[in-house]
Amino acid sequence: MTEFDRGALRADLRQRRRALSAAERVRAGTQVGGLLEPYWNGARLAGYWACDGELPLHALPPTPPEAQYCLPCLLPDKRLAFAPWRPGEALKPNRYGIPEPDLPDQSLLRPEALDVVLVPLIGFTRDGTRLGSGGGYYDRSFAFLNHMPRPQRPQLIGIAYSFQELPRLPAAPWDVALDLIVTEREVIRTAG
Ligand SMILES: Nc1nc2c(c(=O)[nH]1)N(C=O)[C@@H](CNc1ccc(C(=O)N[C@@H](CCC(=O)O)C(=O)O)cc1)CN2
Ligand SMILES: Nc1ncnc2c1ncn2[C@@H]1O[C@H](COP(=O)(O)OP(=O)(O)OP(=O)(O)O)[C@@H](O)[C@H]1O
Repeated sequence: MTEFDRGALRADLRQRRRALSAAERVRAGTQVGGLLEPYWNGARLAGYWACDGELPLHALPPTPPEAQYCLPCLLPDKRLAFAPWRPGEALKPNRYGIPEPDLPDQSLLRPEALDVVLVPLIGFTRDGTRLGSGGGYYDRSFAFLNHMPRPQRPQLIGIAYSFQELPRLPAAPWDVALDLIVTEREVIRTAG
């Protein structure tokens, strides 16, 4: 698949995601929250701030009292760092307009420090291949997993609407496979 095809596919899937009604999005978020229950454990758990029709995380299982909930922050080298965040704490928009915690760099966690990461998807296949936002942020940040046998910490859990499933998606050499995909309908254990 050429870069152009990937771009066109991404644009089409983004458009379809935006076309969902608010009620459909909220229902999907509620269902995904329930399905995540058995997997939402560990000391450091990362979600995302849903934008642009992404599957909302309003119904996540409660974060255990001793655990930290984190949100992704963009670093200048196009990697992600993760900021512990609680409702009410300050946020500022990043270059894409997505809210990020407003924390000094030394308070950010490295991807290696996380136990579970919810990865927002634009498209996916059942074997755990992912089409993301196109910036390569998650791939760059979790590239270390490609040198390790799976299962490995952190566990990468892709979050998507079931309509985002594709019959095939050629893996790019830099793609980092997902361990699990959760949609409003099911939990998919990937081949990886
Ligand atoms: N909620 C959320 N937070 C996230 C991500 C995400 O996908 N969702 N990211 C996941 O990496 C990182 C931000 N990366 C992003 C990369 C590109 C665009 C984006 O909107 N790009 C183009 C459209 C590109 C296209 O359609 O081909 C734009 O600016 O309009 C947004 C976020 C970190 N935080
Ligand atoms: N590990 C890496 N090292 C260097 N560049 C990378 C790496 N991973 C991805 N990239 C670059 O990032 C660009 C975008 O990659 P891709 O189209 O796979 O994004 P994506 O996986 O959809 O996005 P995201 O990871 O942000 O969700 C590619 O052109 C690629 O060159």
